[in-house]
Amino acid sequence: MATSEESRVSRFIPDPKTVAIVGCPFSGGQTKAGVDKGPIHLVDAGLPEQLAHLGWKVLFDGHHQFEEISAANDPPIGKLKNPRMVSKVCQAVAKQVGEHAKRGELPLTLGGDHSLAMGTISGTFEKYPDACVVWVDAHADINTPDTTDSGNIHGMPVSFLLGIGTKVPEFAWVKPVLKPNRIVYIGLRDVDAGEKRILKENGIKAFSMHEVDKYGIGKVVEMALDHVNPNRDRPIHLSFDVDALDPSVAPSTGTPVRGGLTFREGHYICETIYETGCLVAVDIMEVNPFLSDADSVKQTVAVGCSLVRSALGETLL
Ligand SMILES: NC(=[NH2+])NCCC[C@H](N)C(=O)O
Ligand SMILES: [Mn+2]
Ligand SMILES: [Mn+2]
Repeated sequence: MATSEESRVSRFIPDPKTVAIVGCPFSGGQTKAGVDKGPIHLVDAGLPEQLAHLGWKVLFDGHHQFEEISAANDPPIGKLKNPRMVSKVCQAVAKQVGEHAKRGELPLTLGGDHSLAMGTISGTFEKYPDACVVWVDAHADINTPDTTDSGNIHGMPVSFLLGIGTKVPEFAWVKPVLKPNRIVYIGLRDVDAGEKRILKENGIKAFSMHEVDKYGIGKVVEMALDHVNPNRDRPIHLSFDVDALDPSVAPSTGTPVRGGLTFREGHYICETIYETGCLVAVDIMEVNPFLSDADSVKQTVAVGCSLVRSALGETLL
């Protein structure tokens, strides 16, 4: 059925298909302890072996070391919390993701909080300036330093990547690589007033849970891809915040919001993006094993692993 071209994992990833795991034990983009332990749990649950089992060559040489970057001497800039630390960590992540991408590997970044996407997406766009982003999340993470209430930078990475809002010199390395028509959201249901304004003003396409209910996930993913990738020829960066899933599915996360994606809806998104053959990078973010009981942690980590497997080609049949 499939020609050799179609059966390739991705027209952008050469054989042997190689995934490079970038473990990012980092929590500085928000204030709850534990999200820095997410990547360790995902790896300990056997994610590298699971991906090898799917036929991937798996590169993983330990989690990112951030110890040279300290939280000391990092007072807020305006409302931004831990600004220097977040900036330095994301810059390091951008470099690593960029290097993997340039070698033709598929970087899989395990968070850690979602501020890291400032780094991962910057890295992806170094190799693929024509890429698009599918952002799966309960939140838009598009606050600017001007609109943020919390000051948590995990609620802001998209605005930095778009180059909107007051410029913060510490983040000068972040280039406005992302155009408003190259990002699409799925799963939104907790969007701040300032963020709603930004989405409107910039004409950014978003499929909230309302649209998922109305059209069904199949149609929503199709419309989302038609928007950012109409000819299915652009590289796709998938940034998946596990809080997009309903808290009954992924309870161990820092900012859960009820009314989220079902287990299958989350996996369907990943499976469909894989099927495009355009996937070049994946983030799985905001798994926090310190939140909720041991069973919930196990469940959340297992869901994180299975989302990644779906994005990297696991099928039901
Ligand atoms: N990556 C996340 N979980 N982000 C939650 C952001 C929540 C809120 N909008 C804020 O800016 O603080
Ligand atoms: Mn979120
Ligand atoms: Mn997020």
